[in-house]
Amino acid sequence: MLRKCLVHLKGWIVLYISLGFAIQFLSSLGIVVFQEILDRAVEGTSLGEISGFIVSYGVLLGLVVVLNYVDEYPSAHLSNSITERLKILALSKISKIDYLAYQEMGTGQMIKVIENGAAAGNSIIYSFFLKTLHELLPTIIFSLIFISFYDMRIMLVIAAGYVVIFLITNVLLKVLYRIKSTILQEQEAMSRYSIRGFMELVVFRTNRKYEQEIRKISDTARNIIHKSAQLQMIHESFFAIFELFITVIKVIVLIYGVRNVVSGQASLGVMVALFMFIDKIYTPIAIFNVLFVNYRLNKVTYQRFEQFINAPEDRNLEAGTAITELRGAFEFRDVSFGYGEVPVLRQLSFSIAPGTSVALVGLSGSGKSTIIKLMAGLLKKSGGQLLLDGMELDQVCLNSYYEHISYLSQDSPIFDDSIRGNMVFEQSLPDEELYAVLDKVHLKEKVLQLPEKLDTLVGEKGLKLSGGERQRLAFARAILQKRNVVILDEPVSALDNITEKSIMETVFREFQHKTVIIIAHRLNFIKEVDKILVMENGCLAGEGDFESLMEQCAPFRALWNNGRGIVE
Ligand SMILES: Nc1ncnc2c1ncn2[C@@H]1O[C@H](COP(=O)(O)OP(=O)(O)OP(=O)(O)O)[C@@H](O)[C@H]1O
Repeated sequence: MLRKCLVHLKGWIVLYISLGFAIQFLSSLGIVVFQEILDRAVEGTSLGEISGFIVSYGVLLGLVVVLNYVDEYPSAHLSNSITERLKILALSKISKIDYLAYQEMGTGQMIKVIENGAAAGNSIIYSFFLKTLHELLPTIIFSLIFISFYDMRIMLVIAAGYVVIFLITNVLLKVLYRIKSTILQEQEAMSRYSIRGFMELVVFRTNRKYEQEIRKISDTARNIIHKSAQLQMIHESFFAIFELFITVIKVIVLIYGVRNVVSGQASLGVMVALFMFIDKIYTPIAIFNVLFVNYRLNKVTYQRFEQFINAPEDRNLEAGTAITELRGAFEFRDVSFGYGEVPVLRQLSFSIAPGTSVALVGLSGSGKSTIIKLMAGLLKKSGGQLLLDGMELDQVCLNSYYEHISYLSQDSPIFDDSIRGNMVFEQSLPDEELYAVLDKVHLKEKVLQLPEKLDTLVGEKGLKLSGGERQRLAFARAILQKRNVVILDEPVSALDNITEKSIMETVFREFQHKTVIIIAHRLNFIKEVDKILVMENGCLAGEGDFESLMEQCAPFRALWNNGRGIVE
């Protein structure tokens, strides 16, 4: 995944790293020119004779400043692009993910994984790899090369210093890593509690759960603060040890340098240049150590994002036979389905003729929504045959199928957009046409009263509308879509009896000669449908019209009579 991201940004990456090398080369060259100026001045050379060096020094420093400024653009571009690119990849994954895998993850958890993962991916590529290649590596390379020109032995002492630093930091890294892992875990727990609290206002408020949740979050926050302070102290101890170490190296070089300057083996300029290079060469190591700890921790976070990105995809969303026309005939032949190991539908067989209306009834948990999700291609059967116009649904390209169906799901058919957006998505239709349909679902007056009318935003999951208004708005969309197959999962559960009657009359009128499949708990309109399928514990307990079922199907009779308050 990160590789994909890198390939996408390769031009910017090459530019960024090249600029890093150029900046470090020029700034190292600046030190050498400075050394030349100093040595010539000590030797008594006139200002006129060294003016060429002084100009070169000024130009070099100026170039470094300009390049550092230019460098900001690819730097900002890359740091922002990586996070955004990973988020786009995540959304594109959701568009194809297997529905069951999506359900198992849960939205709250998924948002956290994507947010943290995209940030971690950005840190891995930008803050670790790119920063190392752009800044740290060229600084070390050029400093070592230039030092070796002055004195090979000093370069060797510095290289030995690297080994000592590596050993010390490795010990510290282990401690840091342990503490940071616990902080990460605590942060994840805190984020889980907060998301839960943000999302479940009604449940938590009415169950008086917030007090307990806030207490739990406060305890976790206290732990995070304590551990973070500990971490900071260890970080700082690393820098203190590091500074001490550099001081020792500097003293060694000073003694060595003074001896050489006194004996005439080295110049003052060379000594100053060496000191400048020592500072330059060790700073990247200190930075690298910090970056490396973060890299290791980010890798753990990123692995979770990768698991999400590698989740199974819907196998026939894009593949399979494309449908150009849909009659709307369904046939279940011994279809079985289970969630994991738990069987839900057992060898189910029934058929739905094109252009007819069918109601799925049965007790809660009997498998009605599961059947509908199988028909919508969201779930995949584990056995038997599910035929659509005589074709196995598993072989059909679902994206082409979706162009011919309207599906109103039970959970929330309304999304965070305007009334208009919810009716037509991106399509542009005249307002009169939209109001005519809103009139059919008894929403016209309501919409006209809203401040922004059709452009009023309905909030996340349509929360600014009542449950019944949401259902009616969803109906308006289905009416406008004019599809041959209409699948409705509990479309009137939130409506009062009077509105329900009127809306169902509209449904039967608007969707006449279309295949209409409705799940219903309330059976008020049940006599209007062509066929009723009665579900009981994942099996078909009966099928037929109202009269025949009342005669022959005891479970249906029980549903009907209980609905009217009559116990059999
Ligand atoms: N994602 C899931 N994972 C595991 N089990 C599930 C899942 N979704 C549904 N089930 C189980 O499958 C069974 C059938 O559920 P389904 O939603 O199809 O019933 P239903 O008849 O539509 O119920 P209701 O009328 O209450 O909506 C139930 O026992 C339910 O607990």
